[in-house]
Amino acid sequence: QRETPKKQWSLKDFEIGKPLGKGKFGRVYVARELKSKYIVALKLIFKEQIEKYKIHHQLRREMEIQTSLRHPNILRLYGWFHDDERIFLILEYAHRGELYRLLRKNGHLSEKQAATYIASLTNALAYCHEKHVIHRDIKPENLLLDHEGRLKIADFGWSVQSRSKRHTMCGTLDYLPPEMVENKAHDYAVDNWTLGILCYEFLYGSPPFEAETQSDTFKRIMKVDLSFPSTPPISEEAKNLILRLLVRDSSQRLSLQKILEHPWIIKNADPTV
Ligand SMILES: COc1ccc(C(=O)Nc2ccccc2)cc1NC(=O)CCSCc1cnc2[nH]ccc2c1
Repeated sequence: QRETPKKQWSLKDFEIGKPLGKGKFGRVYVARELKSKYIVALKLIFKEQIEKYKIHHQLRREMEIQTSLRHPNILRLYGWFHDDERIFLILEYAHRGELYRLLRKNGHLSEKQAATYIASLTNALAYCHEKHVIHRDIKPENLLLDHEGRLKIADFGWSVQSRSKRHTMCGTLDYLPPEMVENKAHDYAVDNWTLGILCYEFLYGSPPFEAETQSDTFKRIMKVDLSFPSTPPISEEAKNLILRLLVRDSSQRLSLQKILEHPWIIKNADPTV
């Protein structure tokens, strides 16, 4: 259902502010919508890049996916417009920035903070899976925090509507499960594995299979070569959840529903954010 009639936006509706970063396809700026004074993020994508990489269909499908996703832990795409050479995405602005910076600043997160973020991510992923969307590229850089510190899954540059099993690679290896690093067919359970990786990284400050070289990371992932350092001290329940997610056989990974019912989540996650 559409609350308001589809507004045709244009650049003159916005005052452009500081740059927020450079992506592969363009730049992102803070911007203020002049009438409402509402702060948004404006992402510029150059049309010649879209032509060059032949991803019109991907971008179109992306926009269809995005505008249909409405969840408190998923960054909103409010709309888009274009001029002769650029496409502009009007995105939600997350005032507290990348979760990645918080993690690097604090070294690692408390069990309550980590459990709260894992619960938010699990809720957002359950919502995506209902919409037949696998995110597949969930890593701290793609997680943002809004003005209340609420987690937002931000980057959908590679999300796909899962009609068939997917075979394409993406991003750093650290977050990929065995079936993806082996370039085998994979499905929704990719995201369950990634939740295990993120849970470990939130609690220890670095991902579990980190290694000097990509090939060493590859070997550690394939062996599920997992160990828990003695510091910082982590509860047995937290380790239990990680062990139930970082399972080679994707059908044996804890389901999203079971994650939300796990004792560590029940005990530590703050249900209000
Ligand atoms: C829903 O989100 C997105 C939807 C679509 C696309 C996209 O580019 N799709 C694409 C492009 C070309 C070809 C195919 C597909 C990207 C995003 N999201 C981001 O780009 C990251 C946050 S940018 C905003 C933002 C907000 N709040 C912040 N606070 C601090 C930094 C920051 C940065």
